[in-house]
Order: sequence, then structure tokens, then C-alpha cells
Amino acid sequence: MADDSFSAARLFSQGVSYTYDDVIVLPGYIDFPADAVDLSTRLSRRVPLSLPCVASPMDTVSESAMAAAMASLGAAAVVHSNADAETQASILRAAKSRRVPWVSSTQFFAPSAAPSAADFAGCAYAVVTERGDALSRLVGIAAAADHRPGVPVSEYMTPAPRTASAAFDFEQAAAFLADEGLDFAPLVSDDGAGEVVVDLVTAQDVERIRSYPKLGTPSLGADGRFVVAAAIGTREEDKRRLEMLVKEGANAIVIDSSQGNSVYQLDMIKYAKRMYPEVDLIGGNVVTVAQAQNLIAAGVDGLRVGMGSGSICTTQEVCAVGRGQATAVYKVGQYAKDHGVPVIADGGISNSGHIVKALTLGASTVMMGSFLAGSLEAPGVYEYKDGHRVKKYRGMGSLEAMTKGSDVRYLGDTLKLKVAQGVVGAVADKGSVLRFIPYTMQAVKQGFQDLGAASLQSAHDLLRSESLRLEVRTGAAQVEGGIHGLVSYEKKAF
Ligand SMILES: NC(=O)C1=CN([C@@H]2O[C@H](COP(=O)(O)OP(=O)(O)OC[C@H]3O[C@@H](n4cnc5c(N)ncnc54)[C@H](O)[C@@H]3O)[C@@H](O)[C@H]2O)C=CC1
Ligand SMILES: O=c1[nH]c(=O)c2[nH+]cn([C@@H]3O[C@H](COP(=O)(O)O)[C@@H](O)[C@H]3O)c2[nH]1
Ligand SMILES: [K+]
Repeated sequence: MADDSFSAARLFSQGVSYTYDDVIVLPGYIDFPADAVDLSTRLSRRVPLSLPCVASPMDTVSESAMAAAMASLGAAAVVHSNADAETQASILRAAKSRRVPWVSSTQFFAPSAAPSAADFAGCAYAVVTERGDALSRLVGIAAAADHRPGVPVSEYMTPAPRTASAAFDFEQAAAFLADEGLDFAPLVSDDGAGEVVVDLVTAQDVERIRSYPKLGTPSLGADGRFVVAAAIGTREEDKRRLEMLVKEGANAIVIDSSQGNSVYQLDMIKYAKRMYPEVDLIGGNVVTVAQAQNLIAAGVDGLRVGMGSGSICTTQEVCAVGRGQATAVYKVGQYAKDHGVPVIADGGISNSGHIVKALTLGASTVMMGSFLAGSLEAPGVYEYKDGHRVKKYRGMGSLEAMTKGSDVRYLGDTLKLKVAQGVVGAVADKGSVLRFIPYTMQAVKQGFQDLGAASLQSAHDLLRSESLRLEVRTGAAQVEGGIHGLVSYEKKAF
């Protein structure tokens, strides 16, 4: 091999913390089309995915709509734990009780409710259920057009129409509406005690999803339900949360901490492994081999890598502890590979190039917060800021998120003074993940083709054999690699 460049081993052994933008991958040899690139991977030891993307356990990113959308694409989401255990379990249940990706802006009312026009949230129909929420028995349908202020919905709703099974996938649900000539149908599932409503599918939803790239192979567990992971903490009360999440069928549990190498996490890993050996356990976060060694020895099935690299993170600034994300992923990835433990590169992903770099440096998946937070499927509503349509995105260590739920973690037994390690912000509207993730993955495939890897395994083999060649980019080289020297331009990726 011509010695005109560096291997990863050499590049990352210089005592310098590098991140994605610092490094550039050199091209390899192409002998396959980009469409032939296989991005299938594992979230953790026993959880396969067909796409290497994971939504962060954050309360402005991962709830049921995100989890269902990511699973329907072949990716996955980790339901956040910044809510009481019951709420988190019901989010998990809602995501796992369907086989279709649509975003539920569907409103649910109890028969006695007297909603205002605004309560219909722009939807033509709302579902009336016994309890006034999803996963409750169907009573009828209220049309926004029939709405009368101050009048209970029971007075103007129409009786329960024909329902579709929540076990239908997208094509089956679409065919059901078309065959029956329906504009909408409640999706129902059997919770054992009888049928409960999961959501409302409308002809409009079907049309919208048809306008996106074709859905690929969904992430399904052995029971045929969507793969959804969920987060827990390391407090005593998290044992009860863990039990509830396992009962709801969580496919993997993520122990959510910025510094995973703690006695608290090691105890939790041992407890969870003893109680629920059948569920994959993902530990973290870690950025060094020493941290990874401890968690792997304790039995984790996956590792989350990244400290301070997140877009909303202030940990490195506040605590002076962390690591450049490219270095962290490479170092931990090399060690974890020897133990068969997949690595999740968590934080700092802002474009498809970062995803290519994370995966070629040894990660099996990338975890994203800000990249997904502006989507239709992220929790929250769109707002306008300086003329831009945005959605709120906040760090789980921000003061606002801490006082919402993760309070105990910070105000709990020992720590009395609250210091933020994250900020509250907003990200631009990005449309549906069902549209921009497939395009992003196509870009990743083109990157893999350029570097000469037809699969993740092949990229990791190139890394191992030192056939993957890299260099560090100077500041000027980074400027050159970006758009420069133009008076104006429009950047449209797809
Ligand atoms: N990836 C990253 O760089 C960062 C992520 N975050 C996110 O913010 C959230 C909070 O993270 P952390 O503050 O690291 O949460 P954490 O729950 O791991 O730690 C909070 C505090 O509680 C203590 N603690 C945990 N379990 C305990 C127990 N059983 N008994 C006594 N004390 C205990 C910890 O030592 C720490 O001081 C998470 O969602 C995390 O992902 C926050 C900062 C950085
Ligand atoms: O220092 C931090 N303070 C916080 O408040 C915080 N909240 C989340 N995270 C971490 O950031 C990741 C998401 O990062 P991105 O927005 O860059 O995708 C997430 O996946 C987390 O690892 C935090 N880090
Ligand atoms: K940061």
C-alpha cells in the first residue's frame, strides 16, 4: 500500500482529541453501485436493525410517534425517562401497539368533554373514547365541522364507524380504506380485556406517506411488534421503572447517564442482568477504554459513546470532562469490537458525512437528537421564531428539563445545588423523518461507495486492516471542504 496517508490507529494515537469535522476519509476503490450498500446493523448484541439510526432518549425527541416512525424505517428510538414510570410505559405501549408510522395529531375526547374548535388541533375528526385518551374503548367520532362550543361531544358525535386492525401494516391499512371506500378508520387492538383504540388512520395520512420514499424493512421483534428501546436511570426507583418497561416489551434498555462508569450504573447493570437476562442492556455514556472495560465486564450488550459532543451539551465547558467524538468512537469501538459489543455513536451528528465517519470509525449505529428534533414526529408543536418555523429542542441536563422530571437526579440525596449541563433551544422544521431519513441514508450509501465499503462490516474490516485511510484537516482544509467564495447560494440537499 502506498504510504501517503494515515491509518486510524496512527491518526488517533497522537494525544489529540478529534471530532468528525477534524478528520477526512480518503477514497477507496469502487466495484459496486451505491444502491448495493447494505447498512443493516445491530443496536445491541441481540437487536438487529436495517438502518443504523437511533433517536435519543430526550423529551423533545423520542415519544411514541418518533418510535413508530423510526421502527417503520428499520431504525429505532429510545423512549426518554423524563416522565413518571407509568407515562413512559404508556408511550412505549402506544408505539408498540401499531404497525404503521403515522404521526398522531389525532385528538381523543371523553363523551362528556366540550372541546373548543382549537382542541381539534386542525384535524377534521377526533376520536371519542370512554376515558378520553388512546388505548381506551371506542365510543364514536366527532367531526370538527359539527363542533358546537360548550356542548359535550356525545351530543354531536357519530357512532363508532368501521375499525381497522392495529396489526395492519401501511399497505394493509391503505388497502382497507380503499376497499371500504372510507375517509378514515379508527385503528384498534385487543388489549386482552377487549378492543381499544390506538389511533385514527385517514385517507389523507395514506396519501402523505405515499408521497415519501417507500418504507424499507421495518424493525420488528420476535413477537412481530415494532422494536422500541427505553431509558432508565440508576436510582433505586428505576428498578420499578425497569420492571414496567420490560413488561411492556422494551426490546432494549438504555441506562441513561453522562458518565456511565459509576458504582450506581454497575450495580444497575448487575441487577438488570440478573432479573431480566432476556432483555438487551445498553450502558453508557463512555468515551474511554477504561470506562468501557468496566461496563462490558458487568455484562452490557451495547455501549453508548459520547460525552459533551451533543449540540445542546455544555458538559465539557461546565465540567471539563469529555472527549472529541471521533476519537471517542474509534477508541471505544476498537475495544468493544473485540467483545462483540455494538457501539452507538451518540451526539454531534449534523450531516450525513458525520454519520459516514461515525460508522467507519467503528460505530454500529448513530444516535441523534438535534438531527431529528425538528421533525413532524418529534414531540411538541411548531412555533414561529423570527419568521422561521421551529420546534423546541432541549438538553436533558438543562435547567428546564431537570425541573420537569429528572429533578431527583439533580436535587436528590446528595446534590443540592442545580448546575445545568445543557441548554434549551429550537431547531428548524425538517418535515417527516419518513422523508429525510431515507435521503440521508442514500447519502451515507454514496459515502460508503466512495470509500469502498459495501456494508458496515466491510467498513469495519477496512478500519481493522488499516486499509481505511484518513487524515486530519487543517482549519483551511475544512473551509475548503465547505461551500466558499460564493456571493450567494441556495443549499438544497434533496
Ligand atoms: N452524553 C452527554 O455528554 C451528556 C448527557 N446528559 C444527559 O442528561 C441526562 C442526565 O445525565 P446525568 O446527569 O449524567 O444523570 P445521572 O442520573 O447519571 O447522574 C446525576 C447525578 O446523580 C448521581 N447518581 C446517579 N445514581 C445515583 C444513586 N443511585 N445514588 C446516588 N447518586 C446517584 C450521579 O452521580 C450524578 O451526580 C441524561 O439524559 C444524559 O443522557 C447530560 C450531560 C452530558
Ligand atoms: O451535556 C449534555 N447536556 C444535556 O443536557 C444533554 N441532553 C442530552 N445530551 C446528549 O446529547 C445527545 C444528542 O446530541 P445531538 O443533539 O448533537 O444529536 C443525547 O443523545 C445525549 O447523549 C446532553 N448532553
Ligand atoms: K457540545
